[in-house]
Formats: sequence, C-alpha cells, structure tokens
Amino acid sequence: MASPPDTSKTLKLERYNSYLRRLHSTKVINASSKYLFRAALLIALVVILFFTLNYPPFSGNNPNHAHLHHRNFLSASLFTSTAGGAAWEKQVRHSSTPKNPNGLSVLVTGAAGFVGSHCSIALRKRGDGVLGLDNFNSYYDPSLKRARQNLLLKNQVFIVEGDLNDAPLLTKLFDIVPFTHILHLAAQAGVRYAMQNPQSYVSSNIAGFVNLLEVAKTANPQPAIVWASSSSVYGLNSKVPFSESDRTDQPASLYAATKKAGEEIAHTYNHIYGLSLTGLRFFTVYGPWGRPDMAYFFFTKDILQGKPIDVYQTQDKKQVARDFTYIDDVVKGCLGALDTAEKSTGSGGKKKGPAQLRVYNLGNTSPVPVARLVSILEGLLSTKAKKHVIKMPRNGDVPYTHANVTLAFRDFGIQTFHRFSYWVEKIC
Ligand SMILES: O=C(O)[C@H]1O[C@H](OP(=O)(O)OP(=O)(O)OC[C@H]2O[C@@H](n3ccc(=O)[nH]c3=O)[C@H](O)[C@@H]2O)[C@H](O)[C@@H](O)[C@@H]1O
Repeated sequence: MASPPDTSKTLKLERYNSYLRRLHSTKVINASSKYLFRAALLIALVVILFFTLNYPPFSGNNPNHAHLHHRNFLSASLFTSTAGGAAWEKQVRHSSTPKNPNGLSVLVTGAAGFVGSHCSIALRKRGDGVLGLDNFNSYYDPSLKRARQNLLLKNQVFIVEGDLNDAPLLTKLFDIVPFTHILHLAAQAGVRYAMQNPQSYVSSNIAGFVNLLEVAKTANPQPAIVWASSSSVYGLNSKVPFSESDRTDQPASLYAATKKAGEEIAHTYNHIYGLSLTGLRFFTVYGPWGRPDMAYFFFTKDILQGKPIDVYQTQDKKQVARDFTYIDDVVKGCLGALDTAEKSTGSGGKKKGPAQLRVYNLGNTSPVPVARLVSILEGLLSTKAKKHVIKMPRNGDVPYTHANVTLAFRDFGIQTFHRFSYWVEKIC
C-alpha cells in the first residue's frame, strides 16, 4: 500500500524517513526481496508512528475514547454520493467490474478496516472488481478509516457507507452487481473491549453475519463467501500448535464466542442453502495501517510519550505470547481462499447440491513473547519503556497462540510466511 502523508514530526521519524530515502536513492529496495521486506517494515513503523503522533489519545483499555476526539480531516462528501442515485449506481458498477476478463467481482465488507483495505487494493491491482462496504463506526478513530478510504479511491475502489444489518441496502447491491464472491471482514474486533460493549459483538459478528448470509442465499447467482474468523476461537485449548481440528468449545471472551458462533452459522447456511463458505482464523495481524486498539500500536505511542505500559504475564508468571502475523501474509491467505473457493450450489434460496465448507488458520507459526515485542519496540524507538509487568487480567485474553498452517499452505499454494524474527534481526 502507498505510504501515508507527511510523517516527519519528530527526530525519530526523520531518522526512519531519511533511512527510507537512502534505501530508495541507492536502489537497495530493488536489490533483493530481503531489502524489499525490510523497507516495507520500516514503512510500517513510520505509518504506526505517524498515526501514533497525529491521532488523538487512544487507550487500549478504552477504545471508545476515540470518538470523543473524532476528527474527520477529509470531508465525508468527498467519498459519498447519495445511495440509490444514478451517480451512486454508476460508481458501484464501475468499482465492481473486473478489469481482467477472468477476474472476480468481490464485495469486501469492512473495506475501510485494516485487513479489508489491504485486501481490496491487492484484489484491484490484479484486475478484480471490488466494491467496499463499511459503516465507519467509531470503535477507533474513524479518520484513520477515512484515510484508508482515500487510499482505496486512488486505487479505484469505491466504498458504500452502510451497515451489515441494512438488508435493503445489501439486497440493492446484489440487484446491481452479480458478485461472484464476498470477502466478509467487517466485524467488531478486539478481545478485551467485549467486556465493555458486549452488544456490539452480537450486532456485528452474529446479527450482521446472518443478515449478509440471508441476502447471499437469495442472490442469483449465489456468491462464494470467504470470511474472517479468529485465532481466539481456540480459547483455552492447550494443545500446540493449534490445528483446525482442535477443540474450539472453550472461548475465553465474548468476542471469541461470537466468532465461534459464526463458524457454526456458516455450517448451517452451507448445509441448508448450498452456500460455499470459507472461514479464516487470523492470528494477531500487524503491519502498516494497523488498528490503534492493538498492543503494538498503543505500546509504541505510550513508549514515545513516556507513559507506562502494562506487559502481561500468565497467572503462573510465564510469558504471554502471540503468533503475530504480517498483513501481507494474511492478504495472501485471503486471496488464496477466494481463488480456491468453489461456487455455491444453490439458487433462489434453494440448495441444489453439496457445497464447499472450509476453515483455515492464517498464522505465522512462530509465537513471540509480548516482552520480546516490547524490547523490539524499545530498540526501534531508541527509548526505554516504563514496563509495568502484571498478571494478565481475566478479561478475555488467552496466554498464547500458535498456528499450524499446513492446510492453508497446501490448499492455497503458499510457500512461506514472513518470520517475525527476520525483520527484527534486519532492523535492530
Ligand atoms: O488473532 C486474534 O484472534 C485476535 O488478535 C488480536 O487480539 P490480541 O492477540 O489480543 O492482540 P493485542 O490486543 O494486540 O494483544 C497482543 C498481546 O499483548 C498483550 N497485551 C495487551 C494489552 C496490554 O495492555 N498488555 C499486554 O501485554 C495481550 O495479552 C496479547 O498477548 C485482535 O485484537 C483481535 O481482533 C483478533 O481476533
């Protein structure tokens, strides 16, 4: 994805920017994939720092603070035209039409989100038609979503502003466009926030998903659907690495429970209506244009501002770890799932035969302790963190995640994922 606007607000940023410029000027970026990756990660850091320094205070524990400081630096009128009008329909059609004659026509829900924006651009770049849908809610600062929307517009992806629960809107979109696929990424994310606002998880992750499936089942042709589940469905599973066949009946958070419910709901719609459904269990995705409610993002901001950070330990004082997964690898997985999805078999709300039903892990397969993440950030920022090491509160977190990705590699033809340690060794 393209770099965001001006990032030169501090000495540290200038250092990274000048490093990037040096890399560009000496054409090191093109020299090898090693340096390409390194540059991408530096850009990632610069983007994180840009938003860290330029966005309103955000507490990982209080995501709702974001909307108190809501600041739309881009006028909404730049992006929206009246839903249902001729100009609007033209934009919807244009955006959804593949440039490649064999391309897909994909409705991407959550297109202004972190994973949604990356996938939309990747699909459009290879010639697929992409229409975005996003409700621009204020779980975190919507101006970040507007900035991603701006980037998508530059890549000829139009985002319809609307909610998953708006059945007439979804029906209208399917009346206008015979989508071949839905990439369903819209969701209420965040594990810990579920204790503060449980209903938002039910509304987006359950009611919204069912609404989308109801519309998809009656569409003619029925689209194939790829959607975002989560590593959190493994909950208190202690068998590592986590495999798709492991038990997922012990969710530790309401968030996880709604994603698990989504997997069961997918089974039902596949069984009754012949919808082709593929669930992808994402493992703590990180990278440029990432979510400010995630630990790597608000740790960075707090370290730079000299504020203390909570570093969790397990109840028996062991390290908490996550299988942090780089965004490009998740995009690879999403596109692989779309490309290998078989057609739905039903039509007009009636099943005509058995349809594909799949679930895959998309994780890095090398868990990193949170304490290690913090020391990496300290190195990159040349600033010592004020670490407050505490026992993980009982608020939905799990002690560790670790993906077995054999199935995704086999079925999507993936050779390798970026190793977290790789970029650490190269940059630090
Ligand atoms: O992969 C997933 O299933 C989930 O990954 C993330 O959830 P999480 O892994 O909890 O990511 P972060 O909130 O960024 O936390 C990363 C690590 O930092 C730890 N942490 C978090 C917050 C904090 O103050 N201190 C702290 O040590 C967490 O326990 C966790 O081990 C996303 O937020 C979820 O939406 C997603 O579904």
